[in-house]
Amino acid sequence: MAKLFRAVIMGPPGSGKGTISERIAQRFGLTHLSSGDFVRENIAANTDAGVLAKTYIERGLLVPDHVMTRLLLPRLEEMTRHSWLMDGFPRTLAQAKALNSTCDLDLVISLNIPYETLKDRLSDRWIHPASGRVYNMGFNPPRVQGRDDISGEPLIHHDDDKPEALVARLRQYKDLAKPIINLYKSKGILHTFSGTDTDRIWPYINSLLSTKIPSTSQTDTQRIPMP
Ligand SMILES: Nc1nc2c(ncn2[C@H]2C[C@H](O)[C@@H](COP(=O)(O)OP(=O)(O)OP(=O)(O)O)O2)c(=O)[nH]1
Ligand SMILES: Nc1ncnc2c1ncn2[C@@H]1O[C@H](COP(=O)(O)OP(=O)(O)O)[C@@H](O)[C@H]1O
Repeated sequence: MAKLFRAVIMGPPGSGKGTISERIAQRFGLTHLSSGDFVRENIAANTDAGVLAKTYIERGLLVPDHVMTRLLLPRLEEMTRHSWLMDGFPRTLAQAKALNSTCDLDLVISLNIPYETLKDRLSDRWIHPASGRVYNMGFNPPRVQGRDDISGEPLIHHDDDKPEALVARLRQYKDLAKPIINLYKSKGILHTFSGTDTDRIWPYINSLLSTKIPSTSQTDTQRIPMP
């Protein structure tokens, strides 16, 4: 069996983690794991961790570390046969340390995007709450305005994405991410990408991953047969 590949993607709100993760998942056949999706699944299923998590999310707070680790780490331990890319976790140094003791990460992608760009993107972000599908009126608009492409259901705009809330979210991200980034830097697995456009960052991420992910994990269609 090909060696498994484990990666984390980090970045402030709106930096394009979800968008880039989907591209990576499609191109390299990794499973895209999103901590937000795990939390939402647990809330929907009314698990103990979900009930607890909900009380924090409703107040716009991060879910405490012990709840997040209890929710996520067993799921990661089950993924013994899959290569994965985690988006949204770890968010704190304690979470990073807990993740460390569960698995060896191969690579961490950190997105470094200017504040003005984040503000513009998020003020234009629309979400389909049931699936988590994300649209941006300029970048990837829905086919029908205000409606999800697949279900046709209405899209919503998060209060969290308004500029006043964004400043606080960015400050919190910076404070919490700094020690995590330093940890991954010291392990030699951190790769930082800076820029204002996902489409311009993507080729660099694509070529980095092409050198790191064993070719057997990639889909066969990418191998061009010799004439
Ligand atoms: N105009 C523009 N919009 C972009 C670009 N890349 C992504 N977007 C859009 C898609 C979304 O509406 C919004 C934020 O992207 P994502 O939801 O992928 O970001 P991320 O997952 O980091 O945000 P989150 O942590 O969930 O708040 O920006 C870009 O290069 N240009
Ligand atoms: N690693 C984490 N640590 C703490 N809370 C988390 C974590 N991941 C997700 N959450 C909680 O779930 C919510 C939704 O997560 P996510 O989809 O990443 O959304 P957002 O981009 O709005 O932060 C977060 O606002 C937070 O309350």
